Amino acid sequence: MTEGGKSARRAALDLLGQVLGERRLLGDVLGSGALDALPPPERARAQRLAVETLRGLDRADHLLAAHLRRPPPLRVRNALRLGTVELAGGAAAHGVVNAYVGIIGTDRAHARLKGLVNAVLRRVAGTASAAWAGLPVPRMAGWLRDPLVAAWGAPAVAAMERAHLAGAPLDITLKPGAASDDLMAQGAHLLPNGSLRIGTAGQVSALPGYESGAWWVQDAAASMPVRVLDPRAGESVLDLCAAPGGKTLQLAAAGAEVTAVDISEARLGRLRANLARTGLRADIRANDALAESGAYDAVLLDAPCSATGTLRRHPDLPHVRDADAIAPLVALQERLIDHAWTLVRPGGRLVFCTCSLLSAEGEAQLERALATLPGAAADRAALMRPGVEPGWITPPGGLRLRPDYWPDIGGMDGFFIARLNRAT
Ligand SMILES: C[S@@+](CC[C@H](N)C(=O)[O-])C[C@H]1O[C@@H](n2cnc3c(N)ncnc32)[C@H](O)[C@@H]1O
Repeated sequence: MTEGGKSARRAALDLLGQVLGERRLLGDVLGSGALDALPPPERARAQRLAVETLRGLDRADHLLAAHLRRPPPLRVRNALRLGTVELAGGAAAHGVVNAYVGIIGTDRAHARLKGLVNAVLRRVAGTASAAWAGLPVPRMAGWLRDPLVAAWGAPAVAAMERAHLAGAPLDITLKPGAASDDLMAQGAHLLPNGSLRIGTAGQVSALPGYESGAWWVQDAAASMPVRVLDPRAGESVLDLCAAPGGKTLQLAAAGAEVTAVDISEARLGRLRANLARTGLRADIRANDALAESGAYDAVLLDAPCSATGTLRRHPDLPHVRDADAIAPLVALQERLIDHAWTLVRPGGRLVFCTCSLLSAEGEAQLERALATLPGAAADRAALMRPGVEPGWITPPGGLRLRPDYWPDIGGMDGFFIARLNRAT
């Protein structure tokens, strides 16, 4: 094992401690620079190890339970979980065992437990990869599962859980006119909605076209709100809740005059970096969307939400968030939708979206908006974009996307999208 491999594993262990011990979102931990000291390939490896372990946590705990009389301290338990997931994925046993024994052995608070790590991982090594596939698919937490079963039924929710376990490929939105040959040569393929998909994870910034800004990372489902908004060159478009900016880039690439607003200056830094890399432009404002004024041809509101549609790529979420977070988010979304509507000029349009699986943050918001916003009409035709199945469009005129859709080509994130046209 290389020194680099050791540092990636140690960093992955630290990440798990932050998520499972401190209840911090992985994105926040990474955003605060937790891996900045590592070279990019090790950073990517540490992140991948942590994400795969969180995704397989129930299964790892199931395998480990047979070898543990009582749960060890969290850091040791997390080292065992990481080791188990690596072993289940086919990593060489001696390398995995030595690495985690070494990490715990040099950890002053837990060094006395290195023998336990050695013994347990050696036993797990004999069975992990054969047993893994036969273990049950992890279920979502009850607070999330129950409303989803009520909305779509148990078989659909089981299919979503299979999609969560499978994880997410890397999706890319290509800048109009940019060549994709180099990406195709690396195994990318075109999705029905126009996004590109690459199956293999790795260091994103090492892929061809990244440096020159030919594309940006964006799940296929996350690219759909702007496709539904259908921006035209020269139109004024207000992008509310814009950072880190995947949708801003799409709007700007279409030639719209984009004003991008977000309340978080830190997240806007990422939006600025994305614009600079891709050579696109937008006016950026750090502001509360509720304090915005003006009249725009189109408004995009990608509202803060539970992000439960992104569990494939963010398996840390259920360990950090719970049902208590939902009601305040729903209330904020209502205020944001109502205010966004005042910023649409007569004859203009609002696209509202959330990356949530919960109908309280999607279907119910559309029903409320149609009942309360003056002059609002749902535009069903605008939802029928390439790649969209007619059955995904809800009776009042919203687009429901789910992780179990496109099952044969790697799924998509969960999203709810609605377009409201304003009477002239
Ligand atoms: C779902 S993310 C947006 C993702 C973004 N549209 C994209 O495509 O990359 C939600 C964003 O809303 C921002 N936000 C939350 N409350 C806000 C508010 N009151 N006004 C403006 N932005 C807000 C958060 O900082 C966060 O960046």
